[in-house]
Amino acid sequence: MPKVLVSDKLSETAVQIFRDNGVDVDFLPDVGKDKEKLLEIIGQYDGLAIRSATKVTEKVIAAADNLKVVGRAGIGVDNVDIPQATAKGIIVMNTPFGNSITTAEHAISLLLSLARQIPAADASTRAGKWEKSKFMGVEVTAKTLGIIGCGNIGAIVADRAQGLKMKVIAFDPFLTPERALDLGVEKVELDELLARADFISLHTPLTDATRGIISAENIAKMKTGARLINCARGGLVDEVALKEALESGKLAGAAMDVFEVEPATDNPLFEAPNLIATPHLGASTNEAQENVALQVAEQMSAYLMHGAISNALNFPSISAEEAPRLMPFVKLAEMLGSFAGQLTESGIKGVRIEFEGHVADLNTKPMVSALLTGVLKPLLGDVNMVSAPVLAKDRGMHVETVNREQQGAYENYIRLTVITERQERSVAGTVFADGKPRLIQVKGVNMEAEITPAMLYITNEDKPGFIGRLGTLLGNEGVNIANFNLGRVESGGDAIALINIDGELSDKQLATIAALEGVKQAKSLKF
Ligand SMILES: NC(=O)C1=CN([C@@H]2O[C@H](COP(=O)(O)OP(=O)(O)OC[C@H]3O[C@@H](n4cnc5c(N)ncnc54)[C@H](O)[C@@H]3O)[C@@H](O)[C@H]2O)C=CC1
Ligand SMILES: O=C(O)CCC(=O)C(=O)O
Repeated sequence: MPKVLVSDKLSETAVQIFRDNGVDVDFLPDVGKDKEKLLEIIGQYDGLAIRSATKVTEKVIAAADNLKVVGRAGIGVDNVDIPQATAKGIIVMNTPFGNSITTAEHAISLLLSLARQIPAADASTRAGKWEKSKFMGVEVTAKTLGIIGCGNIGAIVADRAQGLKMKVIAFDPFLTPERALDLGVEKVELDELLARADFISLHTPLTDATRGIISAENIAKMKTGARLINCARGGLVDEVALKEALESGKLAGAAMDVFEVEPATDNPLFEAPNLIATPHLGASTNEAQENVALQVAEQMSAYLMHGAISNALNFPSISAEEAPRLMPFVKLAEMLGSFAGQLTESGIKGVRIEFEGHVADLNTKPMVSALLTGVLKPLLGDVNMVSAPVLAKDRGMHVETVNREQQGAYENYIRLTVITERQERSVAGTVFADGKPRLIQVKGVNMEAEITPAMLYITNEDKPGFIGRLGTLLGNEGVNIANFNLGRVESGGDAIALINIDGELSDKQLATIAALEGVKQAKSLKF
């Protein structure tokens, strides 16, 4: 039974869902904050369910010997080292919509709180002062809201702000003009947004491109008296520059839900005037927490129990229905890749993958990942289905896929062509009704071979007596033949022998076979 650790404060709904799905679960919501304890116990778990307190660092991943999936009950995954997880074959998934409305509502709450200085007015009134003239506010009607990052949350903020009769402008390089039109927002460049907005609300992920987007330089470009809201990530704002802008009056106010270092207990911003601070409350409503807990537990269980993948940041989706149908083809793809990878001795420039027949109708992305895993493993060793596409891209390998739905001689087949500096070599396979993958073509030569853990691949001259000599030699070497598969282009030309053997060949045995008269190439293959 797979075992999951919940290391942050998730709704206990998640625990029940894991159990209902047959997944064992330890609910230890304080472990995420205890780095040493997490390192000590993470090796026991197949899954890790987190919010933002747990930092899934390179060290944690290195210690996570059994980990298959990290599930973020929320949106931002900047607390997970995704490249390291990917390299180790760990799926990282999030719940991209479960807390969007709640977070957008928090941004709007902060916007109105800033406009009317509600937290400060509340504290003053309860302190017995009646400072009516001190808390003169601003109307938001007809004011301009600048949204930086107009994705799920930004779009909801835009909608709610329009309900408040604000004019909404947005900076988001990935926002299409059609979507902007749909949302009723004006798409502008960053400098224009900074210059025009009365309120600015941040809704981008934290990436290299967005880190420090609210810098001293960009604050200088804002309207004097503008107000800033950050319900996205602390790293987006230069906190020292913001403090100075609040002190100088350049900005009339700022509301921060998120901070560069969290938990933020003594942030310098706390001394700045006109600052509203909340402790990363954006997603903190019962509704949002139920949504994300339920979703993350369902998604992680579906992966651990059935291989179904949804909302993964480092792997294509596979639904629970298609997972069993895909598996034999994923297996075939990995074997074809491995077969070709073991036979390739020079640098691979690219691969062409042809899917023909029924298989072309299926979700072929996981097959591509499996195939690349097979190709790269003999060359790189530490490769898995999650990391293979990234490694192929990093190495400048061109990956071309062709899907043809019409059937040929086989109901379905996959053909892989490996393109190197010197040549193109192809290998094709199919899955028969028994669910077992078979090789059906090697370098244009037709044959029908099962793929077993140990195989001997031989190219030879098609001459009488060769098979007898080879059989005798293998017998003399004590190598038991489980199956002998032969194919040739034409009589007397080049031939291929693919021999399923029991046990592996030693280097000495392989050298003896390679020296046999008529052998052009001999390779020991392992699957
Ligand atoms: N305070 C809180 O509790 C919460 C905070 N968040 C944060 O909010 C962020 C946004 O969430 P969603 O809207 O769901 O994400 P999303 O992915 O739907 O939207 C992000 C938008 O930012 C845009 N973007 C990316 N790079 C950009 C750049 N350099 N400049 C301008 N725009 C850029 C993207 O095109 C996208 O439209 C999350 O990444 C997360 O960090 C999310 C939930 C709760
Ligand atoms: O889990 C939380 O409270 C924070 C949510 C968040 O920041 C996110 O979903 O990106």
